[in-house]
Amino acid sequence: MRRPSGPKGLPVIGHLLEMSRDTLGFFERSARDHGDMTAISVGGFPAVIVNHPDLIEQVLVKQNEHFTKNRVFWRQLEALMGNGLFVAEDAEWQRQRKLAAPAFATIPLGSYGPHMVALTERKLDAWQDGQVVDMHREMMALGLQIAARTLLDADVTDDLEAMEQAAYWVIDEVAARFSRPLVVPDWVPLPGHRRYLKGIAHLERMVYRVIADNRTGKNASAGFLSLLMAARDEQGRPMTDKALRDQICNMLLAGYETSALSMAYGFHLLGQHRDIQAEIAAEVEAVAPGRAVTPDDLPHLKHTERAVIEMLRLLPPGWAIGREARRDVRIGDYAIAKGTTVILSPWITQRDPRYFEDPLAFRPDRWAGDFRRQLPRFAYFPFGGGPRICIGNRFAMMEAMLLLATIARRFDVEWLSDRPVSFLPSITLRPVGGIWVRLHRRNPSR
Ligand code: HEM
Repeated sequence: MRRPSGPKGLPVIGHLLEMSRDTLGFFERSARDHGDMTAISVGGFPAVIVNHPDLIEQVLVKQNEHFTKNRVFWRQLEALMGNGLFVAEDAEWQRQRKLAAPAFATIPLGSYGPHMVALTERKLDAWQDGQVVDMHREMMALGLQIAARTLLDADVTDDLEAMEQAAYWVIDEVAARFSRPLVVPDWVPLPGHRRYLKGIAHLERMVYRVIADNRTGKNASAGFLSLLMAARDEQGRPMTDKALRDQICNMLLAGYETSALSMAYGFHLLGQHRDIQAEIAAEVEAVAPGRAVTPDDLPHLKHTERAVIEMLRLLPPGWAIGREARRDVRIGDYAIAKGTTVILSPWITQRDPRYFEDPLAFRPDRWAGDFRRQLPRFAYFPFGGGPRICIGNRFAMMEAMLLLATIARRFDVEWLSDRPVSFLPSITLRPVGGIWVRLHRRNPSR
């Protein structure tokens, strides 16, 4: 057995400074110079970056019981996440996963599709030919409406600005805590903390209102929340209001920004490959001539699907997944000490030339035939893997395909190359300064 090697760091702070200056570059150099496992130190905490599909599989699947989510980081988000599915561990996590799983089964999933398409069509009705927009902002607003409609069965159109504001406050503070080397308790009156708590209070009020409306029958809703309210655990107990609130907040944090980012990045890439957009538009027109796309059409939208898969390869919103070793453990030939933070990065592995020819090129067609089946399982893992694989992965794929198909058939999106995009790797991979595109109406008849 050997200990992983790594770049030389500074005393005490280790690689913190280098990492915070250029996180993605630091990860890329680590993989290039130290191979499949790199030892680093983040502010005195030992960590390893794992960069081989077989070793990633060891962490996420084969030896997953020896790892937890990173405790120091997630404990900081208790006011937001409570003890919901994303952060729960062990038996409590298992109980919650079982309760939530039916809401992501085929039939409920299909019922969310028409909402996704209708809300997208409504957004497109407001877009003008030749208009320049920030696709990141547009997709965040649309994503929030979709999340509210599918999770809560609530129309937030009238409250959209306040909801958006609340969600931005929350997400910004989560991102700030991700990059902050120190844990600062919520009660410290920093401006970001005040906004974060205010944002949570706003979201919480809405969730509790919808729960109360459901309970009193005043406004019985469909959607994810009502399925959770109907669910019973093995002792026949329903979820408490607090547990329901935690679950919705977990789904919102885990699902809304990641989905919106995948679309925004999709149009950043497709906006540079308008021939591929045209192919998608033609495919959609052939499969759903003159009518809205439905979830039943998705198996026939091969170009659309490959574009989404390739978008999530090159610009994965969940650019890194973190774990913490519960005990000393052996991963392949490497010894990992108890307490070590283990970082797995779809950004790095999904750009590895060992698995992807010309890895930096956006080439949806690489996924034709049985390319995916021949890949090692964890060469491509935008939704994680093993027992804690993203519970919303089918939901997210459906949303991305429906939105891409609906948008691409009505608009040809041109990315404005004079407004370059840079990426801020936080809890998600966020674009700095927006993703600016010009919209060209494609088919005046629709
Ligand atoms: C493109 C969109 C999405 C991406 C890239 C994404 C990515 C991920 C990743 C990488 C994980 C694993 C995290 C880990 O192992 O530490 C995860 C977990 C999770 N995701 Fe997603 N996700 C997306 C959309 C969604 C949606 C739409 C929902 C809900 C509606 C959702 C809910 C969750 C939940 C609850 C977990 C935790 C599951 C568990 O621990 O049992 N995600 N997601």
